[in-house]
Amino acid sequence: MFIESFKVESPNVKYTESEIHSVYSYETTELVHENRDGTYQWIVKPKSLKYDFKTDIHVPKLGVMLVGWGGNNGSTLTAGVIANKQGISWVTKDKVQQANYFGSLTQASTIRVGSFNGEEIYAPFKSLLPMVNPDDIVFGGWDISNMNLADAMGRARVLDIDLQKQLIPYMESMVPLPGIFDPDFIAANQGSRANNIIKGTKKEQIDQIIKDIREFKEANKVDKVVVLWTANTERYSNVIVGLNDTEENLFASVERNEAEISPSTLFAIACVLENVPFINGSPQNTFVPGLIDLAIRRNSLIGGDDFKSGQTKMKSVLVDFLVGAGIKPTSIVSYNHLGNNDGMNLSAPQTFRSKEISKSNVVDDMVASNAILYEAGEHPDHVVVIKYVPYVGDSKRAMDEYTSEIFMGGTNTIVLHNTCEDSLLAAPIILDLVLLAELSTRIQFKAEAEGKFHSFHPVATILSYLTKAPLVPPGTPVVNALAKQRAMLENILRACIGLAPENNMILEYK
Ligand SMILES: NC(=O)c1ccc[n+]([C@@H]2O[C@H](COP(=O)([O-])OP(=O)(O)OC[C@H]3O[C@@H](n4cnc5c(N)ncnc54)[C@H](O)[C@@H]3O)[C@@H](O)[C@H]2O)c1
Ligand SMILES: O=P([O-])([O-])O[C@@H]1[C@@H](O)[C@H](O)[C@@H](O)[C@H](O)[C@@H]1O
Repeated sequence: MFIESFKVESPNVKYTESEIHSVYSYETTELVHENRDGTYQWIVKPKSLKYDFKTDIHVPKLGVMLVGWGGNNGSTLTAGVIANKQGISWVTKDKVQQANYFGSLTQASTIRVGSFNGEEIYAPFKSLLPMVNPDDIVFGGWDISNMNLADAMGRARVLDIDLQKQLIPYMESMVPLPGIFDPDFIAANQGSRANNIIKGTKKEQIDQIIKDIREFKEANKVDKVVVLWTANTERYSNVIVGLNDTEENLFASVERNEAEISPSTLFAIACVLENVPFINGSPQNTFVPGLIDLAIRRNSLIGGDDFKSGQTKMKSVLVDFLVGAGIKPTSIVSYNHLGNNDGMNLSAPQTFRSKEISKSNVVDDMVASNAILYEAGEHPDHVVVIKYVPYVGDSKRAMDEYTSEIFMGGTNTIVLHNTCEDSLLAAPIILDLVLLAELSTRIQFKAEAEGKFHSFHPVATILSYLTKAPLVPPGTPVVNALAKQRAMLENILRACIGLAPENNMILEYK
């Protein structure tokens, strides 16, 4: 059964006019490796830690500024939110289609809240905590192409024509602000669209981005802004001692107008200085060590990298299933071709390499979790191929082959064909990223031993379900298995309202 909303009644949860306060018992374990009776043993000690969570329930008027606003993802997301807000429907060759938010975890998935009279009860994921209603978001952003969003939607060739026609009046006045164009970081084939550029030194460009954010916030009377990079994939920046390895060196490099500081890192610097959450939806290493230092010191949210939308999302499920079942993937070959501008940009070796890295590392945690299957340092053969085929446009064709060793020397081979409508998969993920980033900045918590409440670590691991290469605080584990990532996110939000993690035991029926 489905319920639209619920309220938790517990001695550990208090709702006030301004916040939800929950006292949460975090059940974990402590491991020790000790000499017991002459032999070393691993001892596992269950442990309960008390945490206090406080969530500000004032939902702000949110501005979302997209870098690459005029791209396929940016124009498709903007169009989709307008269509939902206006209740637009449109005629396709099959039916009259209503706008929806399918593919969004926050808007179209549910959570189990319990059972009632023997029936499982589910509620909307977004009912866990007060979140921004996507219909209320004010969009803006930057693009190196000055095309207005209505024309950009047409250029993207993602949405049905009858829908596009209805959206033109809402989008034709939306014009991206000039972006930071540096041909050294993206494919040469992107130069032809670069007619909307911020001139000046890197320092002047940062100052302009900060000015743009302030003016956008003022002009639209938004309470908060989140900035998200959905611009082209850049090549990796070289991380060099003395250039970008520390906050001080990064700023000194900007002052010297060092060529190796990328546009995406410049945007990230501007956002951190303005204490505006910055999320990287592409695979490049925007967050060089000096930028991470800066974000941590200023406690300004950064998150990424690279939306997990289709082929890789499937991989983070399939490999988790195989390894979790004691089956040993030994060869993973992921091929895809696509014909959108992203694909054209990725046809350059240096930008492809950024994507190859993020698409290849996604199985590392699952492989490392099973030493029965894999020797130390052993991992499956893993190949990623991306080809640019203009004709298919945004409708990316992904083909995968997973070969695994099974019982008694047997071999299992799984072959997948997955037509990922890239932007229709990515747009709802962008929505979730900005909504969850905003929500996470309204959550404060403290452990029993801590004196005062604090925010999550500014490196927003909480967003990892939505990214291929989750950015994590230095020295902390990277988890890519999709089910674990979703459970982590849901269970943290459940803790904020005093609900235990969903343990799926349903002992009531055992
Ligand atoms: N399923 C997906 O679509 C998916 C999944 C994961 C990651 N991504 C990443 O998301 C990004 C956007 O994908 P897309 O399909 O919308 O690509 P796109 O090429 O259609 O859009 C990118 C936009 O960014 C603009 N741009 C490029 N450099 C810029 C800069 N420095 N400043 C401002 N604007 C700039 C371009 O003019 C273009 O309009 C790509 O990096 C892609 O790799 C996409
Ligand atoms: O998310 P996913 O489907 O694994 O990966 C996709 C790549 O296969 C595709 O080539 C690229 O254009 C998209 O940006 C996206 O990164």
